[in-house]
Amino acid sequence: MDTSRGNSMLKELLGVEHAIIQAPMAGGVTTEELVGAVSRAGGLGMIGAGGMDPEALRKTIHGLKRRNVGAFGANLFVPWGFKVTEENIAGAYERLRPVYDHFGLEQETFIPPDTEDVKMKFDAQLDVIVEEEVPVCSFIFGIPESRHIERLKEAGTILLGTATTVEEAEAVERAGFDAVVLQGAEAGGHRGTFLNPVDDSLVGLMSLIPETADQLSIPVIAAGGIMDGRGVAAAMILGAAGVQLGTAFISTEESGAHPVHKNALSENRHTPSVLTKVFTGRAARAIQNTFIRDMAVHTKSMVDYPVQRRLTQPVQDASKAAGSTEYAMLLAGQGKSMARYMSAGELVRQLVIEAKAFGVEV
Ligand SMILES: Cc1cc2nc3c(=O)[nH]c(=O)nc-3n(C[C@H](O)[C@H](O)[C@H](O)COP(=O)(O)O)c2cc1C
Repeated sequence: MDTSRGNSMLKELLGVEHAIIQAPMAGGVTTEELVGAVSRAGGLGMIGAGGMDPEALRKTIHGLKRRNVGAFGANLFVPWGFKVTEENIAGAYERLRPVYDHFGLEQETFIPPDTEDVKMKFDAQLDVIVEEEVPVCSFIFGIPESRHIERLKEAGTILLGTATTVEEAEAVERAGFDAVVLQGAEAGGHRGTFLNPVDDSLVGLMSLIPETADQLSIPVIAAGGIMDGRGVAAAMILGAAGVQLGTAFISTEESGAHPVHKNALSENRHTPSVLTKVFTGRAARAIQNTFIRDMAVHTKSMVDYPVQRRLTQPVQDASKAAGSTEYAMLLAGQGKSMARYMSAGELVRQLVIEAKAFGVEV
């Protein structure tokens, strides 16, 4: 599909002036203020609802409706299978003991959650999306069951999938989605990979966009390393119908990211962002630090997501509270050092103007 036709089609689908999507970022980054500011500026603000409890999600949606921000969306995590036992947790705690001791933290006892808990939460989140008539819903970590897709379509929700390879993008299209977010290897945060091994999914946007756009008839949205109008224009020239930016919005005024996270983006310019499983048990791109380096030897014995996340959370919080980047999960894409510190609405407006300088309408 040619870029300008794809762009018009996507804008119409999403009900926005510009096909600029603020990536959903779970863990409190995508506040109501951030989502509202992006949508009001003509982009699409997305609630990172994956980890949210359903009533908190409903409250955020009500807040956005009250603010009358226009189109917005929410993002959910497709349930995945995992098994974690109390023994696994004990082993993981043993490996984490030196860092817990370093921060003077106590290790708590708890019953590990299982796949059923994750499924029940997902169902309850979906109920909220349908009941509240959220205009756009995106998914990461796979494709929901067809009954869920049908239910959302009946409710008139626009559906976005996430893919990291051409094969995954084709599966998203076959499942009936309206558009697909292509997550390049550059992307910050967790890999959305669900069909291929993560190592095989590390394709840069330079080739992933055109090779996918050539195969699909639904619009493709490029995500990964896009920080300014140069990146927006390049993605659109390669065949993207729109863009989704995460890291670029972390440093905005309205983002809920901790100041340690915001500052780390541009402070340590020569520190790379790397793929690691040590924080959550699932591969994610984050800024390199002591915790990633020290825990790397345990990667193979890491407990599954989301339990590893729960086990490392107190360490991450303590690191941030101490003003240190060294034990915190600082999710960020490869373009992090180009982060700008401004309001989210201003960032959307800048991206539009900068892309236009290359003759590209977004
Ligand atoms: C802090 C952070 C949290 C993220 N959380 C989510 C999430 O909850 N759901 C999701 O679909 N993608 C999430 N992502 C990935 C983004 O959707 C997107 O693929 C990525 O940000 C694009 O790369 P960039 O960060 O270089 O712009 C997250 C990314 C970051 C940086």
